[in-house]
Amino acid sequence: MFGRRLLVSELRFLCDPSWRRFHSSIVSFNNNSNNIVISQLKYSHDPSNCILFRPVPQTIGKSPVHLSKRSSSSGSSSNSKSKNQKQRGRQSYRFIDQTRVRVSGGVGGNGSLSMYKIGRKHKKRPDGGHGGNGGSVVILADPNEQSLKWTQPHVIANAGSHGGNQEKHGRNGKNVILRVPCGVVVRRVLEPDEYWDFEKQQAQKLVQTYGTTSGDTYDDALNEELRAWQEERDDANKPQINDSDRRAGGYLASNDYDSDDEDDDLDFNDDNYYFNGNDDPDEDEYSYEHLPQAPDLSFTPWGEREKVEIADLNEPGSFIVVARGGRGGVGKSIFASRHGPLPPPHVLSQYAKPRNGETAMLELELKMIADIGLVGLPNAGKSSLLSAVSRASPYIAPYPFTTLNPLVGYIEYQDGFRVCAADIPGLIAGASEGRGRGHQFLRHLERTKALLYIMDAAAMDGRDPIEDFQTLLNELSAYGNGDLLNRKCLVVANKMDLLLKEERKEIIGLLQEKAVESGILMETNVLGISAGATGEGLAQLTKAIRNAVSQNKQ
Ligand SMILES: Nc1nc2c(ncn2[C@@H]2O[C@H](COP(=O)(O)OP(=O)(O)OP(=O)(O)O)[C@@H](O)[C@H]2O)c(=O)[nH]1
Ligand SMILES: [Mg+2]
Repeated sequence: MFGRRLLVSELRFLCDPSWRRFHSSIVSFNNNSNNIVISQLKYSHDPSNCILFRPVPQTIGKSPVHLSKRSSSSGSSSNSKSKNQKQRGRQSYRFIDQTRVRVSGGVGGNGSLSMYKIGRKHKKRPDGGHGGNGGSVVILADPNEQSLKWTQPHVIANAGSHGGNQEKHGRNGKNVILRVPCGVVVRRVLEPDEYWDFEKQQAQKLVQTYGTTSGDTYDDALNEELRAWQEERDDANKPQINDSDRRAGGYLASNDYDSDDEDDDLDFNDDNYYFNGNDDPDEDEYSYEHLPQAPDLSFTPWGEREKVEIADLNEPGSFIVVARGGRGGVGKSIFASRHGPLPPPHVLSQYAKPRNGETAMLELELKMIADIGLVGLPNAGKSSLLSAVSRASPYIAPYPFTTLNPLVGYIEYQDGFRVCAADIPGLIAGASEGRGRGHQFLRHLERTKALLYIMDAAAMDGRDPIEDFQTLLNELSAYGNGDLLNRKCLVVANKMDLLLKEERKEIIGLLQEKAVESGILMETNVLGISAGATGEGLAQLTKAIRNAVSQNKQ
């Protein structure tokens, strides 16, 4: 197209109503013919009357049409780029559809061990508040998000604050909400010593199942200790509390076992008051042989670890709590209304300790949720089509692999009906085996309801459109279980404006034959369109897209 006289059809192409598409066309044009500066472009609905640009000999002040990085080399300043254009630039926009992140809930706050001294007597009343709970990490599906973008590899929620005296409870830590696009699959990567409990829907430590004392959870050990202490206490001379004492706060008038008081009834420094966890005489003889062998806890690379799918966030607003915050420590005031003595100091301090938040390693994969996916070889005109039928503004240029990341746009109908269309980067032969990042692109087609095969009928890159169609069918059938071929589809021949009437008929006929032969579920016959130039056939195509999608929506 460049370095020679422009054909009428190409000029029409320049006069496309979409301002953004102007941009790419003009940039290419400028590259090859520096002596022409396009200063004014007018759009005419009448294709025969659309050669309305004029060269300007001199430009003063701002250059007239300079829109992209490539045109800046021919004189434009980078300041003239709008923010929107910068975002569209391939360098600045990072699309991430697969990522790993470690998440941790916040640690709880300490429980307070404060004692309130009553008057001048040696009486005290526990008044320590509880520590606040740590914040949790939540993953939320947000339709406004496009990509999985993280600022940090380890996301940690806020810690809870500590409890204080006078029963002041600590504040809970703030939750961290990670916003992700709809259609994200969350997988939990298990540690080598973990397994997934499907009943409880949480990861469990393998060592717990071996019944070893080291495998007991913190809570179990603590409860055991407290239970032992309560038994001891019940056996000892239980302090008698009369009704008036109870009304006064229960513990208030009863004995105080603070270690400062020498005349306490119970002496917790006495060994009898400590729980001896190993008091079962038969324990040494107990055999662990019937239990499975302990797992190999040596380092396993992330990629080889077991992964469990824990959520599929495909609805806007759906969320999952991936790491719960740790519980805050228990303040001493909890014992204020209890009758009888306080638990021994070591039990109290254990209670006051907060728990750590959960930690999980996650793998997130974005599978776009679009109603229809545009599939084609590079330069077929997928982005041009998306930009012509929706408000999306993909990068369009006459070289292969212009689009490197999938992009969605909404086709809006007059009655408010919307179809979400995804522009998938160009596929090449061998894509189903991962060639040209084929796996990553085909993944985004998995959830589409219908497919739109688009071929470059004008063979601008020297490829045969029928062969292109065959390549697409081969790759889609070879991907996964071949399910992609079993959904509703449309077959479209693009760039019709560059063909003569007879050529158009011939190519559409051949594509139709191929489509029927392959047995794909076509919504209508093969359609000829001109997405990037005259816009012919687009009205018919959008109707067909609606039909194909709405049939699959029930
Ligand atoms: N003449 C003509 N050119 C078109 C038409 N549609 C697209 N083009 C041109 O074809 C070239 C490639 O268009 P794109 O929309 O970027 O193609 P693509 O399929 O998105 O390409 P990749 O992103 O590389 O896979 C651009 O230069 C477009 O201007 C059309 O209907 N007629
Ligand atoms: Mg493209």
